[in-house]
Amino acid sequence: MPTHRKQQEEAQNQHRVADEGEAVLRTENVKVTYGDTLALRDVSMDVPQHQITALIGPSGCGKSTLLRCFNRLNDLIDGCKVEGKVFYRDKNFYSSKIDPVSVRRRIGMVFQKPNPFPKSIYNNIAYGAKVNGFKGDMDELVERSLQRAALWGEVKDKLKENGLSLSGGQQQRLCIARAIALKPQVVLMDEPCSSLDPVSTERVEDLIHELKEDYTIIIVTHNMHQATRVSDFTAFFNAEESDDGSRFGYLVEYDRTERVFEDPQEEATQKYVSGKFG
Ligand SMILES: Nc1ncnc2c1ncn2[C@@H]1O[C@H](COP(=O)(O)OP(=O)(O)OP(=O)(O)O)[C@@H](O)[C@H]1O
Repeated sequence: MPTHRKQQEEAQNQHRVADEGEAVLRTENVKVTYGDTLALRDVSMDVPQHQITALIGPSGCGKSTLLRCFNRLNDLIDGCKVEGKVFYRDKNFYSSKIDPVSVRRRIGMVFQKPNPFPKSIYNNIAYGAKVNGFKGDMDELVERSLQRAALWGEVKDKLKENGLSLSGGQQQRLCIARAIALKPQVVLMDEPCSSLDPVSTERVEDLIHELKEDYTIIIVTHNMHQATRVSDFTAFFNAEESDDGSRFGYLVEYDRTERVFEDPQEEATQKYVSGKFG
């Protein structure tokens, strides 16, 4: 076996699981292909409850692909096949008995570009709640969700205005409010600050910290400073060339964030976090 392949396999076995906290999500040998092309190989990791886990690594190493495995969003991509197991608590939610829509209700998602509905601020929250059968006090739900997303003070007097009239940072907090209104267990965030200015980024990062009391958060980020600022655990992925010349991602190291950044166990991690590649 070539040395790099052996090192890669050893790394997968030694560093794949963070060893603290109860796991709310767990992957076992997850492999993802798009058509005939392997995108991600053998990912086994536990995601601890009420912690923030960052997924980092160079472009194309499969961070967003893995994130989409956590709420079965890959099901919606033609030709995408997920093998292995993804457990939510003790249920393999890739089992044929599980309804992907119910998975997405428990696992909320916030995307790179804020994508509010072209509806009023109020209805951005109320619409999803209604569709999901919410029967309680809607005004209270809207207020509570906006408060939780640290946006209420800025929008309480203009709830009838279109969500798209807000600034980018406010729109992203509106999308977070919309995601948490459905009371998910986990919130997935795919580079949620990449289109925001530094002030809005700071507000969203503060919000992510506050939300961890109630939610488990997984965040994909290109920004290593952001990973160190917001996350408790960090999973570093790398990309490798396969025999046919295409590139696939794999998990190199997964540990407490301080350890990954200050005392990485793998050479590839050390090079990446010190900015030598990626
Ligand atoms: N919808 C898709 N169809 C086909 N291939 C895809 C699709 N989405 C991703 N891929 C491929 O899967 C691999 C992993 O991509 P992915 O976007 O998950 O990586 P990433 O680490 O999130 O990258 P980036 O940091 O650039 O966003 C890449 O080779 C990419 O080209």
